[in-house]
Amino acid sequence: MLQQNTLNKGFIKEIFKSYQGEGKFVGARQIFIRFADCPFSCEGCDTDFSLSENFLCDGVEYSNPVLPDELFQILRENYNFKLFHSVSITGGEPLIQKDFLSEFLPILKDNGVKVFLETSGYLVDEIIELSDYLDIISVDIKLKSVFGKKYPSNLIKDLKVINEKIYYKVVIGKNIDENEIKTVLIELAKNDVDVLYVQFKNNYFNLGLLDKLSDIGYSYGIEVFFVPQVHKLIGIL
Ligand SMILES: Nc1nc2[nH]cc(C(=O)O)c2c(=O)[nH]1
Ligand code: SF4
Ligand SMILES: [Mg+2]
Repeated sequence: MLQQNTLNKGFIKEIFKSYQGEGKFVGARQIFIRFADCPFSCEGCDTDFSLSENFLCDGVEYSNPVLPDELFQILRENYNFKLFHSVSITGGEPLIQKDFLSEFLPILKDNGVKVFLETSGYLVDEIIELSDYLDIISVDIKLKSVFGKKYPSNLIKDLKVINEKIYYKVVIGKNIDENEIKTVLIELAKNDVDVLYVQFKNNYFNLGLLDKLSDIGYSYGIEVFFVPQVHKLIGIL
């Protein structure tokens, strides 16, 4: 976990430019800031979010931790914001660095940069607290059968107030059970969410499973979009 006395400093894993490979905004050209660390230990996590002394921004080395202003300068030195759709805040779980983000995100907003957040969905209050500074929020609905730990029971209901900024994404695998996915779909429908993005874990694919999920989704009034992890399919960052 992060050290004490560094609340207003950010710990970064890497910064790079690429094209969004998941969910509703596939193909959007983004500057990705991968924040270090995550406390959730999901089963089969495929992301290296380990903390190190230095990090690379498109091949240029910088040292951790950084102040909000310093991180903005790093972005400015390396990128022309006008050439990108948005900045993607990802991790790890970036919301564990909420104090840093509450200073950093307003700087992006003041400079007219659109902000996209990728979050596990485990930290509901933090999403709401930062939502004024977020333009697009990709929220995972973690299934117990896939990640070993279920999404918070208040997630979908509490985020209803910011539904226009959010899209939900569920990662499925061969062990999902029908009731668990039905529960999610009912809760989405109850809270005025009418679209769900679906991807398989670790490039697994099963058309029968996807059809079944789509059948249930549409029967509850939810449009189900299957979007594989495009960046992994084509081998870009
Ligand atoms: N291209 C690309 N798209 C992504 N969408 C979510 C990513 C992530 O690791 O958070 C990711 C990523 O690492 N690369
Ligand atoms: S929340 Fe995301 S980054 Fe953290 S352990 Fe789970 S899958 Fe990995
Ligand atoms: Mg990832």
